[in-house]
Amino acid sequence: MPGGSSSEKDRSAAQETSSSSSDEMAASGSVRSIVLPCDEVFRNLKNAKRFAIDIGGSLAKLAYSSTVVNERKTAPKTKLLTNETRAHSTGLAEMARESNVEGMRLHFIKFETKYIESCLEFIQQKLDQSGLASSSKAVKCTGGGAYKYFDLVSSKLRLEVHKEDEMECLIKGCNFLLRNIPDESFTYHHHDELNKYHFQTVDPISVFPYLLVNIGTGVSIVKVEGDTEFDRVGGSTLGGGSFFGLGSLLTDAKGFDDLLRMAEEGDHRNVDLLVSDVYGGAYQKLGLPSDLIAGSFGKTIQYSNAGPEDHKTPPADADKARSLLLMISNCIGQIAVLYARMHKLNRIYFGGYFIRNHHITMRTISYAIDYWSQGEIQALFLRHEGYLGAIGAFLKGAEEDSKIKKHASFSDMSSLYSWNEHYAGCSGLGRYVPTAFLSQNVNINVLEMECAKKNLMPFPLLANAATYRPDTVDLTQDDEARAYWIQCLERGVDKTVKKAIESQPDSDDAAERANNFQHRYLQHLKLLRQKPFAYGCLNVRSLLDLNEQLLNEFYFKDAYQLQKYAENEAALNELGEVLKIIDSLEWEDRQLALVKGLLAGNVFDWGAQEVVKLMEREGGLSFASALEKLQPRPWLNDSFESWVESLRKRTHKCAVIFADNSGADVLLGVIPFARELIQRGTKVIIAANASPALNDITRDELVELCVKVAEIDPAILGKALSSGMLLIMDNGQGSPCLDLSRIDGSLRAAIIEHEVDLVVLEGMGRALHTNFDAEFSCESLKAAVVKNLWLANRLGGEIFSVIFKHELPQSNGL
Ligand SMILES: Nc1ncnc2c1ncn2[C@@H]1O[C@H](COP(=O)(O)OP(=O)(O)O)[C@@H](O)[C@H]1O
Ligand SMILES: CC(C)(COP(=O)(O)O)[C@@H](O)C(=O)NCCC(=O)O
Repeated sequence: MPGGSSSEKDRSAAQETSSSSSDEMAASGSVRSIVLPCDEVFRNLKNAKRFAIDIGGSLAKLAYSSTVVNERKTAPKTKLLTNETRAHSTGLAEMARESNVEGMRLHFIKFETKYIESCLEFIQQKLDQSGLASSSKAVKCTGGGAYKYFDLVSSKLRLEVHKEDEMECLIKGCNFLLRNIPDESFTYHHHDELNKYHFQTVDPISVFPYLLVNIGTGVSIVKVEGDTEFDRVGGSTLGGGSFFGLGSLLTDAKGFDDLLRMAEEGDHRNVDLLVSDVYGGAYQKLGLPSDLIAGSFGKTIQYSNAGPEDHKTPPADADKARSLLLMISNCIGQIAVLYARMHKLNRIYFGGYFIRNHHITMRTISYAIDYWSQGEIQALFLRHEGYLGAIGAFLKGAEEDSKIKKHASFSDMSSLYSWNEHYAGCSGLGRYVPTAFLSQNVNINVLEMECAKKNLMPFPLLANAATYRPDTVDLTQDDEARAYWIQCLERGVDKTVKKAIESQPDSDDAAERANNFQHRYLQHLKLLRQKPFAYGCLNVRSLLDLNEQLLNEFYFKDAYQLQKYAENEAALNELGEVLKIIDSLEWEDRQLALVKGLLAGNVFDWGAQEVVKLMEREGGLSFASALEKLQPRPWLNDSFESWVESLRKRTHKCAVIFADNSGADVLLGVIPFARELIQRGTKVIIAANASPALNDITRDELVELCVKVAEIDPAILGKALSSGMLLIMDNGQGSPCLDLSRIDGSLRAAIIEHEVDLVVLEGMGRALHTNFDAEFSCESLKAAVVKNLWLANRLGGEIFSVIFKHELPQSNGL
C-alpha cells in the first residue's frame, strides 16, 4: 500500500531539518530555558473560582477561572464634571456607566499525567494559604483519569468530582475555540517558505458540519453537526500513545520531546521500503512514484535476519523515530479522509496533543489528506489542539453552576460574551516551559483567555465580513517589517515604563512593577522574533496589544492617564478659539481646515517615538505647530477633492467616527469635524475605546469631556449632545488599533438603527496598521499622519506624510 507521503517530499524535509529544527525544537520546548517558579505558571490561583480537569492517558489538562479586579486608578478627576452638571446633562447621564468591573480569566495548564498528584498538592497548598475556597462545590473531570484518579482529585481539592463525558467536552471545547479565538484554525503549508500557516476566518454562524479527528493517546473521530449534535463515528488505536510507546521501545528517546527531535533528524528511507526498492523504479502502471513508501518499516527485516557476517548496521534511532511518525500520521490522515467521505464532510479539524504543532506531523497529515482526497479536502489544525476536553469540561461546570445559582450565568458568558486570548499569560504555540513544581521540574504549556465582558460582533458595514482581515501587514510573512517593528517596540519600552511609573505617583512598588513589565514585554518580543507564529498571526496590532495586556498584568491600567488629563485640559482651553476660526472661514476653506485639524490632532501620539521627542522638547507641541508639521498638499494619499465633491452632492444620514488620541486629537480635530457634519444635518456617533490604550481617549473619558464641550459650544454641540444628534459610544476595544470583526454589540445596533452611511477611521492604528485595505458597503474616510520614518519611507513618503483616503462603495452610483 502506498504510504501516502512521498519520500521525495520527505527527503526534502529531512534536508530542511537542519535549518528548521532548532526553531521547531524551541517550539516543542527542548530548548534550554529558565525554570519558572510555579506561581508564574499557576497564575492568579489565589483568585481561582472554579476548576475542571481533563486527565488523559498521557497528559493532564487543568482548567480554572479567576477573577481579575480592574482596579483602575482614577485619574485626578476632571474637575469639570460636578454632580450637578452630571445630572443636568441630558443624554450624557445615561451614557455614564460603571467602569470598575471585575474581569474573568480562564487558565489552562497542561503537563504529563504522571505529575497529577504533585499538581493537585500544589493547588491545595495555595488554596490553603489564601484561605479562599472555590466558589463551586464540584470539579468537573473528564478523560479516563476521571475514573482512575477520582479519589485523588476529590481528596486533594476537597470538592465533589463530577465525571463528564469525554466526547461532549471535546466538542464543546472545539466549538468554543472556533467561535472565540481569532486565528484558532489553520492549514499548514510546509513548502511555502514565507507563509507556512494559513489562518482561517471561522464564520461563527457556519461552524458546522465538520469532522473532528482527535489524536490523543488513541484516536476518536467525531462527526459534528451542531452544538449538541455529534456522533463518534469511528476511531483508531494508532495514535499518540502508539507513537510515544513504540518510539520508546524502538529508540533510546528520553521523553516525547526527545523522540520528536530524533524524528526531525532521521531519514525514513533507511527503514521504510520504497516503491523503488520493490520495483527498481516507479510503478508506472499504478502511477506510484519511485520514492513512495511501499511498506513502513519494511527494510528493518533485513537487519533482523542479518547475521554478523552480513555487516549490516541497524538503522539509527532517529531513522526509526521518523518512520514511525510518518507511518502514524499517514494512517490517521488516510482514515480521516475515508470517514469524511463516508459522512460527506469536507472540513476535517485535527485535535489532540499528538500534533503538538509539529511540522513533520502537520505536513504528513496535510499531505495524506490532500493525497487521499485528491485535493478536495484540506487538513485544518488548531492552535490549542490539546485543550479541547478541558475547555469543554470547564464550560459544563460553569453552566451548571450558573443555573443553580440563577445569576449572571457563565452559559450566557460563553455564548453572549466574547473572549480574547491573553497572550501575556500564554506560553505560545506548542511551547513547553520548564516549571519548578514542588520538588520537581516539569514541562508545562499554558493558555489564558480573557472575557471581553461584551458581546463583540462584526461591524455591519464591512463589504464582506467573512473575508475581512483587520491587519494591513502580516508580519509573519514580511521579514523586514517584522524585524523593524519588533525592534521599534523594544526601543519604545523605556518610554512606556516612564509613563507607567508617573501614572502612579503614590505607589511604592510602581518602579518595580514597571521594570517587571519591561522584562516580560522584552521576553515576549524575543520569543516572537524566534517564533513569529507563537500567538497565531503576528502584526503591529498584536504587538501593541501585548504591550497593553502586560501593563494591565502589572496593574498599570492606564499608564498615560496623567498625560491624557493634562492634554484634555489644554485642548479644552483652545476649543472655543478653534471653533471661532473655523466658523469664520468660507465653505471650501472650512472643509480643508477641518480635515487639516483632524490630521494635526493625530500628530499628538505618545505611541510614536518621533513625536514623543517633539512633545518632550521645551515648550512641547502645540496644535499650531502640529499643523505646520503636516506634509503640504498634495498629500501622500490625497482624496480631499473627492471628499469635498461628495459633501457638495449629499448630506450623510449618520456618520460613525472611530476616534484616536486624547487632547488635541479628539477635541480640536474630531469634535470640530463632527460639528460640521451635525450642522449639515448628519447625525454623528463618536466611537471611542472601551478601555485605555496608550493615550487614546476612552468612551467614559469622552463622555465626561463632552459636558465641558457642551458648555463651550452650547448652541451646536450642547444641543447635539442633548438631542442625540451627537452620540458617544464604546467601540468594545482597548487597543490603539481596530478589529472591525469584533465591535461592541450596542454600537453595531446603533449603526444599523441610525443607518450610518459614512465611516471615518482616524489615526495610524485604526486607518493604517489596520483597516487600510478594509472595504465598506458605504462611503468611508481613512485619515492618518504617518509619524514613523521607516513606515513613511516604505509608503514612499517622509515623516509626517498624510494619508487621506476617501472611498465610495463599489456599487455606489455617486
Ligand atoms: N510532553 C508530552 N508527554 C507525553 N506525550 C506527549 C507530550 N507532548 C505531546 N504528547 C503526545 O500527546 C499524546 C496525548 O495527547 P492528548 O490529546 O493529551 O491525549 P490524552 O488525553 O489521551 O492524554 C501523547 O500520546 C503523545 O503522543
Ligand atoms: C501606536 C500607534 C499605532 C498610534 O498611532 P495613532 O493611531 O495614534 O495615529 C503609532 O504611534 C505607531 O505605529 N507607533 C509605533 C512605534 C513608533 O513609531 O515609535
